[in-house]
Amino acid sequence: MSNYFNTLPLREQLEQLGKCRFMDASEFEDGVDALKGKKIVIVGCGAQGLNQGLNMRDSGLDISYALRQVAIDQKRDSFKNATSNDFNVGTYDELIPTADVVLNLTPDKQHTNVVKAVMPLMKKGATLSYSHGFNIVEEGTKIREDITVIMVAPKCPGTEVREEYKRGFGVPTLTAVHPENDPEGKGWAQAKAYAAATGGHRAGVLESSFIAEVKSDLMGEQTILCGLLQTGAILSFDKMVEEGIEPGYAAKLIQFGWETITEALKHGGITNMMDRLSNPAKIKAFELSEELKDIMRPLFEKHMDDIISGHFSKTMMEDWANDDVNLLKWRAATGETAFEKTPLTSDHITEQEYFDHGVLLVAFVKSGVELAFETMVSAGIIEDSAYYESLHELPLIANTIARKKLFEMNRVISDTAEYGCYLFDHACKPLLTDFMKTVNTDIIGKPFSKTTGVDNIELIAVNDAIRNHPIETVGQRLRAAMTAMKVIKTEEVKEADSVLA
Ligand SMILES: NC(=O)C1=CN([C@@H]2O[C@H](COP(=O)(O)OP(=O)(O)OC[C@H]3O[C@@H](n4cnc5c(N)ncnc54)[C@H](OP(=O)(O)O)[C@@H]3O)[C@@H](O)[C@H]2O)C=CC1
Ligand SMILES: CC(=O)[C@](C)(O)C(=O)O
Ligand SMILES: [Mg+2]
Ligand SMILES: [Mg+2]
Repeated sequence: MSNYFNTLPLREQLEQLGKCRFMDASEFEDGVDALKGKKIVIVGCGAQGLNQGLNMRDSGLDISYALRQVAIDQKRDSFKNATSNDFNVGTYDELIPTADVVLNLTPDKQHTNVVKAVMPLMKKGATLSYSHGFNIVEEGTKIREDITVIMVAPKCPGTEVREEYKRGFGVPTLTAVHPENDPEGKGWAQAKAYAAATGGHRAGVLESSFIAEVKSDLMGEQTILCGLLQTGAILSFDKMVEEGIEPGYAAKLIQFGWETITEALKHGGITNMMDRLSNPAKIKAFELSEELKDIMRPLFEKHMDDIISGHFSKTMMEDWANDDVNLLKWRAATGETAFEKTPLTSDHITEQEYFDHGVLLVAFVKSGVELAFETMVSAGIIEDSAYYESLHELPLIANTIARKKLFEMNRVISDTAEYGCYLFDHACKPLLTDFMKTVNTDIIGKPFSKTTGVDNIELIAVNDAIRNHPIETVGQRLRAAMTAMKVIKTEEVKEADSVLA
């Protein structure tokens, strides 16, 4: 096996990286019809497996789960997830031979094993689906010629795939058909029906490619989505405590702060998030963000370069072969951070206070979203895809932190995302050492209090710069199609409700 992307000639690499067509709502008029009555078997019942399956069943499809014999015998979490939700569960031998569509929703590092075990059992002309193309693109796995290979990749953690569906919305989804495996020409119709069954069409579906999905997905998760939230959380917490802010307050400001701030981002982009600050604070957040972009740009570019060249996947696969020694070590270290271990204050922090006391968090979000977007676009990823993979997904990751800090985020995201998140975090923290020396409680922990006035000319220039960033133009267009987007009940709102009750 070898890296599939690296075997392609440059013009084909560029063509695949740039494959992205926003699908019109009218293209989903047939709903889930192309999969209705088909036997759909999901391999693995974890973050994506369980939650996609629940949505697809609610959309009227026939879902069952194939698990390893040991998982059934030992009644592992995967078995409990499936049976406690009344799904039919069986072994590969029992379920795969009659399946029309097999969804491989096991961790990426298991894909080679799983595909090796499942493929010989699949009936002629069946379909194999992925939610991340790592196995096809980075490992170069070849699938039997009669099998159709598709991808339906929700741009979001598994738990939030379910939450958004229950709210009557969905998450943006990238679909693809592997050009080497579409023998009957049915791949696109099935991918479209699958995306509709998960609710993706209510948020936005892109006709993409395995390559564009893999290279953009890895980039988003390593940098803005998970990496920077981890770095920003740890550095901001440590700084506040060092400056004498009560630790329980500092922990809460961050745990719910990311969620509250990015909820504003999701509805109205960076412009709306920045508009939540007072004018003096907005100017400050803008300046901080420009500074952060200068400092972090080389790191974002390094991640993109390593993802495109295959260096990242090669080194991660070395860790897979080494019993995940690095991943497990880094996971344990995250559990030991002071932020993770500090219990939250029971004092209520109001929604507006998360902005007013969190100017630095706003600056981290703005700088990271723009950098991730700019870096992906300059590498050949189309803007729509880069928007979903940075700005739109960020609140969905922040929701997981609001539940149980970084531990919950790292539990829910894929092992692949988690590995890349730690890589970024370890490189980013030292880069920000000097910057953090300049930070005080004015921008994190206490309200920003500039006593001098605002220069109108400067304010106009700052507002222009915020609104005219290309991500804001794309965002306005894509959000216009998200007519079913819901306001979520943030932890802050739930807490305020319980205080009143
Ligand atoms: N996590 C996320 O939110 C996202 C994930 N993805 C992609 O979705 C796919 C699934 O990831 P994710 O949901 O995180 O995975 P999880 O780690 O949550 O789930 C893995 C499931 O697969 C089973 N499993 C593990 N090893 C094997 C094996 N060798 N053979 C068969 N089953 C196995 C596990 O069950 P048991 O060990 O009990 O057998 C478990 O039910 C990946 O391709 C990932 O990149 C895409 C978008 C987001
Ligand atoms: C949640 C998601 O989309 C990720 C970050 O890509 C993943 O978990 O791999
Ligand atoms: Mg992703
Ligand atoms: Mg991923």
